[in-house]
Amino acid sequence: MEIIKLDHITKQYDDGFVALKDINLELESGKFYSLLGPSGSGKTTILRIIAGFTEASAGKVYFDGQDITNLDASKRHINTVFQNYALFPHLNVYENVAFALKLRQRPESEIREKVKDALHTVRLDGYANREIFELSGGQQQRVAIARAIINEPKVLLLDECLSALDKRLRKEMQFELRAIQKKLGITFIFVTHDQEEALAMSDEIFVLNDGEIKQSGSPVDIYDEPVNDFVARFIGDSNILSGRMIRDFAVEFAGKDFECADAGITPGEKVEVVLRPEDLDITTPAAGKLLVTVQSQLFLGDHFEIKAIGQDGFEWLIHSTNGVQIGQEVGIFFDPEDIHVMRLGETEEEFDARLETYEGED
Ligand SMILES: Nc1ncnc2c1ncn2[C@@H]1O[C@H](COP(=O)(O)OP(=O)(O)OP(=O)(O)O)[C@@H](O)[C@H]1O
Repeated sequence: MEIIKLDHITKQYDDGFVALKDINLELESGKFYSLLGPSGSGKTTILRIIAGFTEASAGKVYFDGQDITNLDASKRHINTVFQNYALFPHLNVYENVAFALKLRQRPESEIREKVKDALHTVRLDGYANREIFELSGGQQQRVAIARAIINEPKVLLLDECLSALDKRLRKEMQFELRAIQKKLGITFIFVTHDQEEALAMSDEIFVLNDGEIKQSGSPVDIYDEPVNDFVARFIGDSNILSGRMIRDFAVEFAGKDFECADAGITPGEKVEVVLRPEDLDITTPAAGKLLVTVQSQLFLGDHFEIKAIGQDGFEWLIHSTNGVQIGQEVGIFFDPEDIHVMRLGETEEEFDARLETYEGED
């Protein structure tokens, strides 16, 4: 049973700008979801419509099967952790976390118990009497989460809430957030423009651009099987080449024919082919499937990032654990299943339908 459903949601702001175009989402209970997309793609607008802070222009919002489209934000079992944490600087940790329960005039003993539990969940036992300014960014973030979960919401919305943290702390908080979500067993909807973050944390990702969902799926699906070039480019570095389907399991690009794992596309149809830099191996010219000339090389700690020009002028990006010489002619090798074929302009629905037809044939 889904906990949140967005049914044909459209949002046009007062100035006429259409920020969301026919958004359909079904989110299950107890899962970690990410809304991923570049700045301005509509992520926050979706979150605000779910929270009840922004009204949709058309469409319906359901919570646990109930239509909550017109329900006041304060009556929804949904809480939000904002980007800037929105903590009260003049209140200490305890008072910040207790705030919502005090407002609801819960008995003091219940408040004490729940604050203790919430601080334990975010690993801040013993911090109750600290002032907010005495905390690090990561600790402030955890107070904000404790404050949001004290009401025992069924859904927690997190809006770019790690973006103020430095890289190391951010990684740490990614693990923490995932652990907190598992422990609470509630639905998290996490907004980010950082693809690595979304890939690391989510059960399911919705990739947004221009107010539309361009693809949804597990991190592995999204990474390995992007259905359009926006997703392929946005999720990680890619080599994207123009090509042509020859027949099932055979595709032409870079002036050669290759065996691939894709089927169900009309022979002769123009396609785009995605090859991830980490799926390419550098080898000798004789052993390679394609010949390239090395242009540049950067050492990035755990691998080299190599740029090389193919015989057709295409600039390849290759991740390799071995270094090469600038100007050297090398071969690149890849397996048939590393070739991801995308139909030009194929929509997510068309891709799914093709996949179903194909799977149905097995
Ligand atoms: N009140 C408003 N009036 C008019 N346009 C708005 C309003 N709020 C947001 N927008 C526009 O709607 C689009 C989507 O905004 P939104 O904040 O949802 O994007 P986002 O993906 O969350 O971006 P970011 O990552 O920068 O926060 C943007 O182009 C934005 O300028």
